[in-house]
Amino acid sequence: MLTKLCPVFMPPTGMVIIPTGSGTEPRLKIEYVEQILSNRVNNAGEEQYLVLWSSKSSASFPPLSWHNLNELSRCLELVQDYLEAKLHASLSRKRKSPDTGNDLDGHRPSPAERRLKQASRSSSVVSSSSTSSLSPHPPNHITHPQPPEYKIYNGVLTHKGGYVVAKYASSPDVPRLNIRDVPTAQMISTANRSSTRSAEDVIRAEILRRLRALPGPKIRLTNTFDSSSPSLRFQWITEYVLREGVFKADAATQEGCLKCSPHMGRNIGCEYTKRCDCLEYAAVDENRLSPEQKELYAIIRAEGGSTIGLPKKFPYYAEGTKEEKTGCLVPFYLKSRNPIYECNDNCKCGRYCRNKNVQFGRRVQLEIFKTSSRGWGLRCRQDLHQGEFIDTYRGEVITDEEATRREDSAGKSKASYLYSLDKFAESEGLSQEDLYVVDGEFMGGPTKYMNHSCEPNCRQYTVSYNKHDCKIYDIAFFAKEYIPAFEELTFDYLDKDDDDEEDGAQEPEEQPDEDSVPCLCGAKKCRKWLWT
Ligand SMILES: C[S@@+](CC[C@H](N)C(=O)[O-])C[C@H]1O[C@@H](n2cnc3c(N)ncnc32)[C@H](O)[C@@H]1O
Repeated sequence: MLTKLCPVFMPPTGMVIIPTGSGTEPRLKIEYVEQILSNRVNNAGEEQYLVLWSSKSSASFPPLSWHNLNELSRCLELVQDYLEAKLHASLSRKRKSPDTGNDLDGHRPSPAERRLKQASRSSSVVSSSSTSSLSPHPPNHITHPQPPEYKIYNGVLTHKGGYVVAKYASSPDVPRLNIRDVPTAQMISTANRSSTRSAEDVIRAEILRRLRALPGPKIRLTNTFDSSSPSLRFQWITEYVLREGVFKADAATQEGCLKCSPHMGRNIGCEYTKRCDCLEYAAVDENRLSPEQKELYAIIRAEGGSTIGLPKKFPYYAEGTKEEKTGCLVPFYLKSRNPIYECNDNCKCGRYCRNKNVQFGRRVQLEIFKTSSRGWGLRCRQDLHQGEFIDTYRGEVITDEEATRREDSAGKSKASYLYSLDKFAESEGLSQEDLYVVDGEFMGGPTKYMNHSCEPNCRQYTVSYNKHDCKIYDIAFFAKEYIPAFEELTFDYLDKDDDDEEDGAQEPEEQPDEDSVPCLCGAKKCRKWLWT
């Protein structure tokens, strides 16, 4: 069987040796690579990966070649896909249900994983039967002939414009290998014995490089469970990326507070909340209302109308309060979930206005870490005070129609990264189709990794810089309570209020539908299923 899989052992004369020592080593262009199919450590001790080249010339015998990590430095995403598939294949082999053949965690294997699993099963059959046909314990002195260490099958390698290129070739001295048989049993058994450590290190170093490029305190990455890293396909961004059909009012048209100034007493900007235009829609400070204002406010609440002229509550504690409170959300906002209207660049209140916070970005040290059962999670390396701002949720802003399309095409797991910007839907009479959705799956920031808890320690708040734009605003996470360093940061994906449960709302114990995901938050009041 082994010889059928690797039919012709001929010297690899069809191979073009890529010159080395000429400065930079030529690289492979990701556009020309279909997939990585196997790994080995070559005779020189170098970690190598088997590349399946995209080929129009031959469907059954496309070029396949082995490359080191330097050559693959532009294809690391594909190396990561291969390592992930290999990890899943070995995990699901260990965890396979005997009755159904399905993985116990419900994970549907990708074509690459299926190929790896199938091949690894046939590899174990081949090796056990061939061993038993020889002798149960082969004597130590029997040495098996080592197959030649080919560099390429079904083609030749050359380089063009600094890139390695493979071309289909069918000459008799080119080793042939049908793609149907790849990875061969021998490749699988070699791959299972060969280290992938260098690739894992290179991928991790690349993720760390990208994290270092983000503004704000350094973001760490910790994985004590396995050798995986977050996806290299994820693009780290600090601002929303607006997609087709999404419109945001130009920042220059944002209305600023023009009656305020930076130096109105304590140098904290908009101190006179009655006259600050940005605070027009902010929460009214009922404790400061005169009897007449109380009457007026009761009418406004019943019939609608502007609250301009009434004293407002600032969302954040000002500088000069206790150090651990400065900049934190005040209890009223923390509890009420009122939208926060921060001052903007068109305001006259200056940089140090106490009504500016989220817009300056993250200031806490975050760590992305691998959890035991819920993929990656997020925690803070420092204690967080109650009401302290953590970070915003970032991603592509797409239309509701596009979100539905993405959701339908990706299945159940996809919904988890979609965040609807629906805070003002009811008050502004926006229909579902009018709403925008933030998709943090492919682009975003570290908050992408925040997991759900039915008893969360963080909460999401609406932060607006343009009171007239109800469709695009920031989603900002704040600590709901004091959070000691290294405790996982979680929020409620359904954004339920604490009182909801106290009202006695019955949560389903039964699986709501077949796509429901069990909640593993471990909280006492766990609702058992995500998104219920
Ligand atoms: C926004 S992501 C959170 C980051 C995710 N853990 C990761 O590794 O990318 C949401 C996904 O995380 C997992 N998850 C989050 N919270 C969970 C929980 N309480 N129980 C089970 N899975 C959870 C689910 O797979 C969910 O679809």
